[in-house]
Formats: sequence, C-alpha cells, structure tokens
Amino acid sequence: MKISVIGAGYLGTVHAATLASMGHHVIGLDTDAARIETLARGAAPFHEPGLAELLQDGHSSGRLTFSTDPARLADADVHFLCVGTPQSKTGNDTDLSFLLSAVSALLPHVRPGAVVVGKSTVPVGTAAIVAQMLLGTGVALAWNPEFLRQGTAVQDSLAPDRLVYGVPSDAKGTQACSMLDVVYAPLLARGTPRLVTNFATAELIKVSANAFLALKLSYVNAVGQLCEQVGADVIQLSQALGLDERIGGRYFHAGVGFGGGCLPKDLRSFRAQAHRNGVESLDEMLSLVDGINADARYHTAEAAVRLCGGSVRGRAITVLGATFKPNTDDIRDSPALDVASQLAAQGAHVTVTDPQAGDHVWLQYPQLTFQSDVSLALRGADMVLLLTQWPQFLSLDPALTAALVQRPVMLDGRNALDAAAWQAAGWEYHGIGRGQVLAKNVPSAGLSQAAA
Ligand SMILES: NC(=O)C1=CN([C@@H]2O[C@H](COP(=O)(O)OP(=O)(O)OC[C@H]3O[C@@H](n4cnc5c(N)ncnc54)[C@H](O)[C@@H]3O)[C@@H](O)[C@H]2O)C=CC1
Ligand SMILES: O=C(O)[C@H]1O[C@H](OP(=O)(O)OP(=O)(O)OC[C@H]2O[C@@H](n3ccc(=O)[nH]c3=O)[C@H](O)[C@@H]2O)[C@H](O)[C@@H](O)[C@@H]1O
Repeated sequence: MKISVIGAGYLGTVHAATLASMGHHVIGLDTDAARIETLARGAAPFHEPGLAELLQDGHSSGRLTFSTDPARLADADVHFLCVGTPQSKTGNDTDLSFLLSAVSALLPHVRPGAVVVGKSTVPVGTAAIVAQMLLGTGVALAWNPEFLRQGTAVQDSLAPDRLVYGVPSDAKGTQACSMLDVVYAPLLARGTPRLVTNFATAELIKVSANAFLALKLSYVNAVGQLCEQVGADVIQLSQALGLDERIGGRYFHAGVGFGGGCLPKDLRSFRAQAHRNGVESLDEMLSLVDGINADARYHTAEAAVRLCGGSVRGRAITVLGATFKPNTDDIRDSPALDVASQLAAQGAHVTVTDPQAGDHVWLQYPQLTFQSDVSLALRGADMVLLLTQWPQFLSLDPALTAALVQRPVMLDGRNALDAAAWQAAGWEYHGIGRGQVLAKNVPSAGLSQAAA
C-alpha cells in the first residue's frame, strides 16, 4: 500500500519507518527542510532506540522516502496526519494551526477514494472540523490516535496494546476501517485488539489515557510527600499497592514528576475541554494533578537547598540527566532541567550531564553549564542530583564517584539508585518520599551540619 506520513517528528518518523518495515511504500513529509534532508539520507534526526536501523533499511529498500513537497503525496492511498499539536501560547488549549495548515496543504493533492487518518493528539471536535475541510473531495477520514512512548517507540509501534479507529457510521467510515485494516494487517494478524468508535470517542480515548497516567503519577508523588512527613517509604508503599492487580505497579514510580512533549500539554488540553463543556469537576481534578506535578519539581529543588544547609548560593551542583526520561534526546518540559534551572536561579553553579541532550541544553539553557563527560561533570561537586535515570548513571561506581566530588551527597530524584550501595561507599543518600530527612519542618542532617 502507498502511504504518506505528514509531520516527521518523534511520532511521524517512527510511524513512517515502522510502516515501511511492514512492507508498505511510505513517503514522509515535513516543512523542516533540514530534517527532511537528514531523513532522505536514511539517517535519524533524533535519538530513538531501533529507529536508525529501520530508517536505513527503508532507505536501502527504496520503500521509505521523504520530501518537503506536498505534490509528492498525490498517489498515496492513505495519508497519516502526525504534525505537532502543542499547547497554545495563551492558555491551556491546543494550538491546532499546524494540523489545519497541514490539511490545507494536502487538499489540492489528495485523490478521491483516498483516506486521511489523524494520528496527532487533538481536542474533541477536531476530527469534525477536518471532516468539514474534506467535504466534496471524495476522501474518507478516520482518527487513529497513537499511544507509543518515546524511548520504546519502535517496539510500541510494532506491538501496540490496542488500535483505535474513530470513524463516521456511514460508507466512508466502513471504507476507512477497511483501509486501516490493510495498513495494520501484520498487527491484527498477531491479535492486537481493534476498537472502532466515533470521532469524539477516539479523540477522548487518547487524551483521557494521558491524563489518567498523569493522575496516577501525581497520586503517588503526593503520597510520597506524606511518606516523607511521617517517616514512611513510598517505594515500598507503591510496590505493595502495585501487587493489587486492580491498582497495578506500572507507571507508579515516585520521584521528580512527569514531563515531556505530551503528558503536560495533553493534561492541560483535557482541562480546557472539560471546562468548555461544563464539566468543572474534571477540570478541577486535573488542575490539582498539574499542580502536584509542579510541586514535585519544586519539592526536589527545595530538598536540594535544605541538604546544602539552607542555601545553594555558590555551591557546585551536578545534575545527572537533562532529557525528560531516558533513551530519548527530548528535553521538552524536562523535570531535570526545571529543577536545575530553579537551583541556578538561587545562585548555584549547576553543571548538567546527559548522554544525548547536549546541543539542546547549550542553546536553550545558558544559565546551566553542560558537560558531556560524566567524570568531569562530577568533579568537585558539593552535591549531586540524579534527575533522569539513564542506565549510564545507574551503573556509576559509588566509590569511584565519591572520589570525584567534594562532598558525597546524592539526591536521587528518580529513586533509581541502589541506596545501600551508595551509603556503603560513604554517600549521604536521599530518595524522594523515603524517610523524614527531606520532610518540611524537620531539621536536615548531613551537609547542613557540615556546612554550618
Ligand atoms: N512524541 C510522542 O511520543 C507522541 C506524540 N503524539 C502526538 O503526535 C503529534 C506530534 O508529536 P511529536 O512528533 O512529538 O511532535 P514533533 O514536534 O516532534 O513533530 C512535529 C513535526 O511536524 C512538522 N510540521 C509542522 N507543521 C507541518 C506541516 N504543515 N506539514 C508538515 N509537517 C509539519 C514539524 O516540522 C515537526 O517535525 C502530537 O499531536 C503529539 O501529541 C502521540 C503519541 C506519541
Ligand atoms: O501521547 C504521547 O506522546 C505519549 O505520552 C506518554 O509517553 P512519553 O511522554 O513518551 O513517556 P512516558 O513513559 O509516559 O513518561 C512521561 C513522564 O513520566 C515520568 N514517569 C513515568 C513513569 C513513572 O512511573 N514515573 C514517572 O515519573 C517519566 O520520567 C516522564 O517524565 C504516554 O506514556 C504514551 O502512551 C503517549 O503515547
């Protein structure tokens, strides 16, 4: 099948590459000429495990091509819309301008009988707007939200938990379903569940899934703060809760909070959708979820200040991690960079190290020093914060690391290190939500006394 993928970002590039790996002929389109030039050479424009190999295979086989010219999409049977839908600069709502201009650019080239498929995450009602734009073209529309995670995007695309087709209940909807069944034939043959809904349900499935994940994380992070106040351990607590299958242990890891290009903006978009439709209880609940997440970052920075004796001014602080999670180069709304910036704003000399995020950090965070060499980044530190749990950081030798720093004080914002091993090597180790040392109004131990 001939397929076009419009928008070659974190979602679209992976979607195009995995569709080509299933045997389809795919053309990817983007307005970013530099990105298209990289992709047209068969190279990956960003870090995503397994993607470079798929792009190279697609390039060599001739099944995967890229262009900036919408006219090149004319003979595709199916067009996937994968452009960005960021948060509006003026509020919680979604900026749909990229999506609507992508549809406008496609209109003159789409042929009757083709299917346009929305994959971007959109507020409920967007598919109906796109359907209006397609009226009279003889083209069918489906909304087929995507649930992949960055860092495991290739694997998630090739083995999704479910496929959702949002379609109208008419002949065009039936046609769209049949075409999508051909696109996803290898996944359906392996028994992937397929749910057919109307447009609004498909749109809401996606955004409510992300909002629920955010809710689960803010719940465990708020409980973590209570754990700190009363001397309980949130890691043991979440493990015990997770063993109850009704709760589940996945996506329940307390720490510095969630970030990235999707969860925060989708949570806010969902708030705006609830408010617009008069469901204030949902808006208010999600407002708390967002607030708890902001507080998780603030709390981590505040804990670092407390562990430095009440002020970080002039302190050398090393932050391990810049990306919003490991195995991606994406720094969009990264908790690590938020906390690092909060400490820099209070006068700390903050050095950040990350295996993938170098250039982005230099350009966007001039108040931070970026050092790609981990040993150099750690040298002379008064305190270390682990804020993105890259495997490289988890395998650091605590004794060798202690020899590099000025004071062996570790704040593990991801609760990811082996606390006992770090303590045995002489570190003052603190996780988030684990014991009273970081609790508000409880005097801090360790460095505060050393600094006094
Ligand atoms: N990043 C992820 O893991 C996932 C993202 N999504 C959704 O997918 C959509 C895209 O997200 P990302 O890929 O992360 O964004 P991104 O910012 O990485 O990529 C968007 C791409 O669209 C391109 N673009 C903008 N306007 C265009 C136009 N008119 N024509 C062609 N290309 C255009 C941009 O140049 C950019 O390369 C969003 O709606 C997001 O919520 C959904 C599931 C997973
Ligand atoms: O719509 C999207 O773009 C995607 O958003 C998220 O995927 P992603 O943002 O790639 O990453 P996640 O693994 O969900 O992590 C998001 C944030 O939550 C944090 N997190 C995750 C899990 C956890 O237990 N604890 C925790 O703090 C991560 O560190 C990260 O900052 C969803 O998980 C995907 O299903 C969805 O498709």
